[in-house]
Amino acid sequence: MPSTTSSAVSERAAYLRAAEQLKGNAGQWAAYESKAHCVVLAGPGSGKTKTLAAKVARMLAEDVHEPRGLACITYNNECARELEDRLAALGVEPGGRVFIGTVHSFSMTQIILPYAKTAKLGLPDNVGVATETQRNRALAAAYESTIGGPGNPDEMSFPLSNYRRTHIDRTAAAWRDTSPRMAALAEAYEAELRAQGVIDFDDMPRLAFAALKQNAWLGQALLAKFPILVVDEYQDLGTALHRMVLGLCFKAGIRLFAVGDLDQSIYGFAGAKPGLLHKLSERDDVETIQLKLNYRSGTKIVAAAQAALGEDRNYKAADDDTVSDVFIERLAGNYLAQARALINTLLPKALERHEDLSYKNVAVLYQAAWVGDEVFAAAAAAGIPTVRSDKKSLYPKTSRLMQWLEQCSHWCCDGWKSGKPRFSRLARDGQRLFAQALWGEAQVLAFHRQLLACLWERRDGAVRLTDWLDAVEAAVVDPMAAACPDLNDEIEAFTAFAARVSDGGPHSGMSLSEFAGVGDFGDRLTLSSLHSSKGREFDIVFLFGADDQRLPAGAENRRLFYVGFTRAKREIHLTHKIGSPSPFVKEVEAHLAAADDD
Ligand SMILES: Nc1ncnc2c1ncn2[C@@H]1O[C@H](COP(=O)(O)OP(=O)(O)OP(=O)(O)O)[C@@H](O)[C@H]1O
Repeated sequence: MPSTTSSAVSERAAYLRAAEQLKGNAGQWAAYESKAHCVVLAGPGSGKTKTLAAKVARMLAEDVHEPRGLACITYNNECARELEDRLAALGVEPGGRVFIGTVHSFSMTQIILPYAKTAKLGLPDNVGVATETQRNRALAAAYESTIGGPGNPDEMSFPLSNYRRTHIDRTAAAWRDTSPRMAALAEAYEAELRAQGVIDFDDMPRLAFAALKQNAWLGQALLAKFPILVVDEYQDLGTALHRMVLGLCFKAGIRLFAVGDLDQSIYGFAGAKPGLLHKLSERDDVETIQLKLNYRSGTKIVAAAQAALGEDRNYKAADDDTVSDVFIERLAGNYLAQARALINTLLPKALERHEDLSYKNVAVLYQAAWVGDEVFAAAAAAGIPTVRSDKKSLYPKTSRLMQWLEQCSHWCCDGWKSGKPRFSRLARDGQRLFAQALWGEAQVLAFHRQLLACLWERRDGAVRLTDWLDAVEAAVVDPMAAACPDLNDEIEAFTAFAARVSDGGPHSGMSLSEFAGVGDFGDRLTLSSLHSSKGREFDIVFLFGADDQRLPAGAENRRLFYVGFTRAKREIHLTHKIGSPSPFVKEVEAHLAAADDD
């Protein structure tokens, strides 16, 4: 059909145009031209994600032919959304041929749900994802039956999760030998979950790995569907994915394209090991490419970031002329007093220096959500709108359901006019989200109609959020929920959020435009934990509370500090209580003093 041909041509043109930008950078170009297993190891702002997006579009157009496709695994649902947006700009839409999502969702949707029975995983029929309530109940029962006595089962939650993530292979002696007590607790906990017909997040990659290990044909089945596997943020994806990659790519024959940065590995506590990426890059059958230019930050920030890292990686700013600055701010008093100084003095001064910037270009990053509470209080007192990305955010930012609802809210607040987002995208994303409930053409059509009718009626940012949520819940979420057990925990999070914004809840009175962050709410200061700032960029960054209490010496703390530091394009401010800077702040200060002397 002529329309298909012309759209194929424009898609081709889009990625070829993107490729033009990579030509000036030899490393990016080499990655774009790679023909076999390829690993890109590169620092912050070096264009890893940009290169990956262009390469994905090219491989789909040139290397893989329909109906085969490509799977792209990223760190979390926010990263997946970012990648989807970048790919959409290159004419690539996720769907049947293209998987984009987390390790968990890859494990669940591509391995566990379709193959649980044939791979003999011993799971209940219609297995669902455990909600927090189910997890807590299972842990309490398992604790009682294995450890018993006085004590708090909640305290075992983290070590249990860590043990299960570290010991992926249950057939290895280490599973039981390392800690017989933890192995017994884990097995009892999992049995309790199974009795409720559910698995939890730690189960997903482990079960997928077990399925692949026990069934060689499964690797071949995945190869038939996805001859290429793309991995973003490899350093943070943990042992289970690494073991899956070894099997799928180096045994079953799937081609690998992975990007990552050892220095930005900040999920050691969750089982990630930067060494795995290093090992991968040292293989003879893998082409390893390094990128040295930083397109995000100015020269002064790039140089100081390497001092923050304690290593000279020979990174340079792509544009030598970009003016940037590094400030060390000594503040008095407790965190609330320090936050007031930041909000009332440092922030206005910084914005005065850059007339083209406003709150939306600025982020305040901190190590713990309770520190963020103090910044939030100071900003609220000053009447500055904020958006939070940490454990205290209004709803889990990584929830796919909540992200989709956010998109729907954008459509209702003028998006329907501007095409940002387009309804077709909402419909397609909703279809993927509720895939388990939508298995026939008639159902898909009915879902699209129902969604359009519900949103069309409510195209008004002034609508009360609670009324909008009630309507969307009744028209769309509720009818789908029962048939989508893999959304159990997301629906629990949605219900909790709806209660918070309902009449009498702590956030009652919110409007739809406030939820969507548009109109009067479009210019908000970002408050984020250092962990959640990963992959993002802001013109001005305040790294708040960089003191020896919150960021003491240690390799993982250093990398966390480095990740926060490298989010900044034009100004980075390191704030700490007078007299107690973090050791990393002292190193940056020494670097700045030495640079001044030169
Ligand atoms: N070749 C290039 N030409 C122009 N701009 C580029 C180029 N490569 C990257 N950029 C820009 O640099 C910025 C950082 O790119 P990107 O987000 O892909 O980096 P990254 O390596 O994934 O960063 P991080 O690891 O810190 O998340 C983006 O604004 C991107 O558009």
